[in-house]
This record gives sequence, C-alpha cells and structure tokens, in this order.
Amino acid sequence: MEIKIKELTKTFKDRVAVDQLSLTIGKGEFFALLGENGAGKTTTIKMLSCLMEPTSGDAIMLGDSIVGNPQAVKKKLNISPQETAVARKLSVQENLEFIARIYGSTKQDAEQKAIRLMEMFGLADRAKSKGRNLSGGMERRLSIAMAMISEPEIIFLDEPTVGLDVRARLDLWQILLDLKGQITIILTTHYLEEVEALADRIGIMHKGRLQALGTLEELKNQTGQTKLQDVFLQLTAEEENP
Ligand SMILES: Nc1ncnc2c1ncn2[C@@H]1O[C@H](COP(=O)(O)OP(=O)(O)OP(=O)(O)O)[C@@H](O)[C@H]1O
Repeated sequence: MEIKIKELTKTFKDRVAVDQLSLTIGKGEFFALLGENGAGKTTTIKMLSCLMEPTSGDAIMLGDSIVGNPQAVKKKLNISPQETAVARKLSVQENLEFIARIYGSTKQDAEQKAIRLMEMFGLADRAKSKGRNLSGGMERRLSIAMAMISEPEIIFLDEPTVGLDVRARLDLWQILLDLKGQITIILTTHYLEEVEALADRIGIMHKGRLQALGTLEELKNQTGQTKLQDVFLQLTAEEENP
C-alpha cells in the first residue's frame, strides 16, 4: 500500500495553487517536497491531510481516499505544523500526556506514551520544563513527538528546522533518521542539505505543478548538475520568453 496522488488540483478563485499533481509515495518512504515560495507545497499537504478539500482529483492514502473517506485518512496521519501546537504553560510531559488523553489514552497509558516519546526525542531530562522555556530545537522535537502520540502511519513535517541553530538542526536530523523507514514521512523544507541528508526521493513543485521527481542521483543525472542547489535552480528557472 502506498500514497497515490491522482491529478490533485486546488484552485483559489482564478489562481491554480496545485495543478493536476500526480505521484506515488511508497509506504515507509521519506519524501521531500521542494519548491519556491508559493509553489503549492502547503496547499498539497493541507489536501493530503484532509484539512482542505481538493477542487478536483484525489489521493488514496494507504488505501483510503481523501475525497471519499477523509475520516479514515485522518486516523492514519498526523502533522507537525510550522507553528507548533506546544502549550506554553504545560510542561513537556504534560503536553504529551494532554495529547494522549485527547486521543483516548487512560491516565496511565498517557504517562507511558509520554515517557517513551521523551526518551525517543531526547527530552527526558526536560520532562518538567514548561513549553515557554524550551529552546527552538526542543520545541520542535516536542512538536514532532506530539504528532507521534497517535501512532500515525504517515507524518507531515512542514519546514521542521526553520530558525534552528546548526546543532539543534543536526540533532533533529538524527531523530528523523532514526524514524526513517518506520513510518511514511513527507517533509517540506527550503534547506537543501536537509533533503540530501534525509530524503529517499524528492519532488520539486513549480507553480503548482510537479516539475521533477526522483532520487537525488536521478535528479542530478536528469539535469546534468552535481549539486542539489543547481538542480533546484535549473528546474525552477523562469523561462526567458513566457
Ligand atoms: N487560502 C488561500 N486563498 C487564496 N490563495 C491561496 C490560499 N492559500 C494559498 N494560496 C495561494 O496558492 C499558491 C500556493 O501557496 P502555498 O502556500 O501552497 O505555497 P508553498 O509552496 O507552501 O509556499 P511557501 O514555501 O511560501 O510556504 C500561492 O500563490 C498562494 O498565494
């Protein structure tokens, strides 16, 4: 089973934000969606996570349609949004337990889940720290841990390392590498080194369309470039005479 996106389209008034996007993402794949500002990445993620209805087209998410059965799709996925949902007055552990209770865990179960995720995300020694006192890197890690509470099969990470310093970014990459293969991860980012370090495959969007798709090596071969930055610039270049 996989994620099968079929001619997915979103139009806002006369603006086509996502234009007949078709692609397949394998189960357990780490997929990076790239594109310039306004290329349509966030709109794509909103549709795939059933936060926004497509104008036309569909996506079958591990067997269920976002159009036909969004409730079933929502159960399989979770999102770590750019603006994190960390509650500033709750501690790290309380944030995790709160989410677990929302998803129906008993008090004891919620505590166990929180402890396991704090271990996994390197937050155990900050269990009692309030959300407002966390560094940017810790807040990000907590946000992803919160998204993992529901044990999703698919997780969307929307620019997870924006504003993080080098060490915090590398720490987060290591955690994501540990997660890799266990669940399907769809990442959007503007950091190309992040894509090189983490992604199995890359999709590059440009003006709502899928401009290129492949592994890093495939994209390099396709464009004759040796660096992802040059691949990206070539594939998203404006035509001279539009
Ligand atoms: N709710 C909306 N109403 C009208 N237009 C919108 C809406 N949401 C997005 N758009 C437009 O759709 C296009 C795609 O936007 P989107 O946010 O998906 O791009 P993006 O690739 O995520 O960009 P960024 O890298 O800046 O986050 C843009 O032209 C944007 O202005």
